[in-house]
Amino acid sequence: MVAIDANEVSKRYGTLQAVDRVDLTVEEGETFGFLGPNGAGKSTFINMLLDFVKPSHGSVSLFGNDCQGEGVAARSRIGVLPEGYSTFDRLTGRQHVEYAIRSKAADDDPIDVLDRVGIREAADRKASGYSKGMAQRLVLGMALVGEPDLLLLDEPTTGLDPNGAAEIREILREENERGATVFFSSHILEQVEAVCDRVAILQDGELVALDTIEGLRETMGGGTKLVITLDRLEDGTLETIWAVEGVDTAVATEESTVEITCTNDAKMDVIVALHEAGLDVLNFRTEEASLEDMFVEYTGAGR
Ligand SMILES: Nc1ncnc2c1ncn2[C@@H]1O[C@H](COP(=O)(O)OP(=O)(O)OP(=O)(O)O)[C@@H](O)[C@H]1O
Repeated sequence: MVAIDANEVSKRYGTLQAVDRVDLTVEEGETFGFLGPNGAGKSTFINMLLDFVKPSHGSVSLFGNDCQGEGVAARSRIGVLPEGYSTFDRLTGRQHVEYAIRSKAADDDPIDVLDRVGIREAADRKASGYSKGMAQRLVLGMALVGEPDLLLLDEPTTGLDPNGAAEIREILREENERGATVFFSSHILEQVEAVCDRVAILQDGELVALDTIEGLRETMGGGTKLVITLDRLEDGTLETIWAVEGVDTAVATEESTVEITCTNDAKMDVIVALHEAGLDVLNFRTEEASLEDMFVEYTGAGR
């Protein structure tokens, strides 16, 4: 069954096209990463799924229920971490989770939930005294209540230190193993690469890529990255590389080192072109492209 179905969905704010005809399906059981730079439209898309925002055009549904027309049914099976959530300052962590348990008619043990998200010690403290990371963990805990079929999480690791982010990724993995579909947005690429089956990349409201990480690598001409160290970098060196057919991006990473994403065939041509330009290639190696490289390629940030 399809968990999330977006059908040519758009959202316009005045003259700004925040989401532009996005067509997307997420199958039940997938872990799906929703990527894009700041302002790309990720939260707007998620807010349409939650019916916080109405589409200007097109439709979105969850498990076959239209998010606007059949919003209550659509949301009954999901756990949510929305953007800009707020906690109730006067309630403790435990009371927040108890509230989630009551409203979902679930039977979780609140302390087990808090333990899972790493804030058991703070169970009886008021949320007003929680740090941003603790509040984030609390809201994630509330989303986990009742074993939802779909977790819809807007930037779930914001405000967490690297260990905290790794713990959350582990929870997402466990939830997916339990059978939940996991859909989360992020602009932290490693987070997505580590756990997702498929990713979508959104830019200026438009879907610019939708594939498995492997698939994205293949689209990128074998998905390798060439790292070249030269004797020197001159004005015009990057332009020399860009001019080679099959080169997607070339970025100077440090003094005299350039990282290039290109087709396999282009690798030798790049080295030849640099040699012809009078530069000495001191060293070169190839690496598998990371999601970060692909993100740069798809969003055009490398040129
Ligand atoms: N209520 C609103 N009224 C007007 N413009 C809005 C509104 N909400 C969002 N926007 C604009 O829509 C665009 C998309 O914003 P959105 O928050 O969806 O992006 P995002 O990808 O979630 O970004 P970030 O990673 O920074 O959270 C932005 O240009 C934003 O300024």
